[in-house]
Amino acid sequence: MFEIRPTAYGGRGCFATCEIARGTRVHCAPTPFTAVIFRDFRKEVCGYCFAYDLGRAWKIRLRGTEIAGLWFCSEGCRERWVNEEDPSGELVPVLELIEQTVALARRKLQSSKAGEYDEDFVTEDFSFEDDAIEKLWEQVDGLLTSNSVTANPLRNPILKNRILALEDIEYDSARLIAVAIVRLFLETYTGSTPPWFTWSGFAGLESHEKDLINRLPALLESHIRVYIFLKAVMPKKFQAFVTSGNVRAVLGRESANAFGIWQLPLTTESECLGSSIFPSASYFNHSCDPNVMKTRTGRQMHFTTSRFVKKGEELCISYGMMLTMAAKARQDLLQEQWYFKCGCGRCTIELATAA
Ligand SMILES: C[S@@+](CC[C@H](N)C(=O)[O-])C[C@H]1O[C@@H](n2cnc3c(N)ncnc32)[C@H](O)[C@@H]1O
Repeated sequence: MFEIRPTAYGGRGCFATCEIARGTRVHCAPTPFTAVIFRDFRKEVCGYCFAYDLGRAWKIRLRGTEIAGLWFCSEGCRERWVNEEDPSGELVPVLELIEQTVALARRKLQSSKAGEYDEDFVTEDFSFEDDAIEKLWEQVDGLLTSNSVTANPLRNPILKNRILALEDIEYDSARLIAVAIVRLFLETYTGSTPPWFTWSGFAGLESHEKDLINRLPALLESHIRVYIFLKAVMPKKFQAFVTSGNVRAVLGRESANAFGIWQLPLTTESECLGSSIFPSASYFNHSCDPNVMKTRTGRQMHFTTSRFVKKGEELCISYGMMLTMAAKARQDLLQEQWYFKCGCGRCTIELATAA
């Protein structure tokens, strides 16, 4: 019904290969390649269907005691998660290790001043020009290869305080990356990966790493901490995939392609409960006059035309709630939150008229 090809204004986009009637479902993305429920919400958001009941904590856990950081709204959702999201059983032990380390780190933090460290990688005079970011990552890799990090990271003096200093949002990033790395491991060694879980599909997406770091330089230090944490906690068999390149790939692609997991029904008051990446749905560009509506049903994302679409017309969604704003405000918001200058037809006309 549509093909992916270059646009004149913003990378690739989805173009109708035939006339499409209003109300047609043009795409369904069955499950995220990787997703994370934000730490504040995870007891209240079902780990499978993302149901959220105004802050009520779900009671069903993966096993008798909760150590994987997952809660479910029903036994059925727990079963579906186990069967569909982790049939190999490789993911759960990784999530458990992350959670155990977080719990240990939090206990250590309470009992000492650990977690503060004197020297940042990104010093005050750090210049973000040329290949400084690449060099810095090489330096981090050098440090990690010269230290044995897998034994017990919390005993390693260079790494310990960086791990203890991780904030909630960084643990969330670590979980998002860990899931992606387990997918990559399984794709490499079993080869029987469903299409929505392939790393190659994910790696083809656009990355906004540089834009993100240029706007928020402190994130570079944060990304490095997340990498060190993962290098330290991921079991040995995954280590070959815990590379700075892969960690940066996930963080950079999340910034350009993530779909927020929003409380439903979606209103201006809805909470953002988590973040998810659906590679097959990541080629829809934004338009301030969209012809496709995205809706979430459980873990699935559906894309449905909101009006008749001509053959050859681009299929676009709206990335956020900004359609009633003036052109300048929309442009600023998209630049600020999604790091691009909107080149959609509506903005082009409205900005030209305003000039
Ligand atoms: C989810 S991706 C969409 C697919 C992307 N065009 C690609 O080639 O991978 C989002 C990125 O597409 C580009 N993009 C999407 N909508 C755009 C728009 N209205 N104007 C300019 N660039 C846009 C931006 O670079 C944005 O970060």
